[in-house]
Amino acid sequence: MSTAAFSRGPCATASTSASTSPARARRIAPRRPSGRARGSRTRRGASPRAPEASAASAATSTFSALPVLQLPDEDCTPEEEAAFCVRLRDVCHTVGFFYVANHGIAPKVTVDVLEASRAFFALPHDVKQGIANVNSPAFRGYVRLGAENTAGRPDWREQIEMGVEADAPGEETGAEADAAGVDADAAGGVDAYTAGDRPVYDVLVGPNQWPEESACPGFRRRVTAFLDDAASLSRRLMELLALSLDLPRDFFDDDFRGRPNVQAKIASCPSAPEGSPSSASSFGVGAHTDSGYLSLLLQDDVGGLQVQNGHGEWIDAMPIDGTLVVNLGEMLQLRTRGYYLATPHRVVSKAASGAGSPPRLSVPYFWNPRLDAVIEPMESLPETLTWLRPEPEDVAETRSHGDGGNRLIGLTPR
Ligand SMILES: O=C(O)CCC(=O)C(=O)O
Ligand SMILES: [Fe+2]
Repeated sequence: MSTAAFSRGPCATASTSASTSPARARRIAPRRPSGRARGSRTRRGASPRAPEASAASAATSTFSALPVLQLPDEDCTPEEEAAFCVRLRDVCHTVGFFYVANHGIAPKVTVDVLEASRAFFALPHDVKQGIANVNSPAFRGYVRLGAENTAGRPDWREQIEMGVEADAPGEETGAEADAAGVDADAAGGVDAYTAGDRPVYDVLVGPNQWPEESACPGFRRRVTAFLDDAASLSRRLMELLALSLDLPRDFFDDDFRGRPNVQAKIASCPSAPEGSPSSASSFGVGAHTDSGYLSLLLQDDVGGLQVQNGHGEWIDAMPIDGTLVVNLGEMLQLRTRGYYLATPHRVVSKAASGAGSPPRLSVPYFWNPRLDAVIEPMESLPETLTWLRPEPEDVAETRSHGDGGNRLIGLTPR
């Protein structure tokens, strides 16, 4: 399996995209098969999306700016929480993307993680390569510039990939091993996804790679502080998302069982050099939808993120001080029978602004179901939910991936 370069192909699968959740390459059963079976390799973290090919975006409202949602305080009244959920429902049904303010992550934590990241990317190439993700079975660590691609074009960013800090499977002992062990059959498993007596996706469990403390002082501590806070925020948002759908607060708990598949990265998008494949299309990250449940994004003040509305227009999502950007992924779109949207987005590199402009730093954080979850559409939605667009007749319509197309690279002959 190559870990050096992942590609977001021209189309992707329904199940889980190999992107944010490559391991959870289980098939999500639609009510009726769509017959749109096809697929290609997807890079971890996202599903490729041709702008005009997006069924979901065609049904999305024609927003011209992302809404800003003010999270109520933790100790808010039930009425305040309910009012927030009404707004959250509307935004997730029509846009699928928003800024969240009052998110509870202290400004110092966000400033610290960006500062630490800037220091890391300024290190000599050889030092960064010292934690190259090609040396991590769990794909953690540094990914050099241009190694990842979308639809065959290099994404013009270098990045560090991170996840939940854990021992690699087989290296735990006793109760830890019991907890990590997954019975694929009991989980409705698929033989093709087992390697020996463990499911293949177990390779994604493992330790992060960190630079030596002396090379990048405070990096691990500051990044970990942000990741911990992002996890708390994600847990709260999942509860609010459940409430917003008129479901019990803990409705999605079983999809996680306390073992979220977190995939986080710190990305640095420099200006693409003149004449490079990326500068031709001016992209830092090609158009795609995220594959999991929930994505949080911290960005510095450079900008470049764009979100596609229902008219196919690209709307700038410039950073707003004190906020994070939140969007939903395909697994949640599928789970909610297409009621909530996984909206296409991209990052445009600042090539147009000329050489010498600073690299753009961002910290995308993906909160996805446990690796052994099989994500299926809800049988039905609460009757209190109304559709502001035609309800998909076939849940498969909410899928941007074809059957089986997001399997781990190497498992499926292409
Ligand atoms: O860096 C960003 O602003 C967004 C990146 C992104 O969309 C992704 O990694 O899925
Ligand atoms: Fe994304």
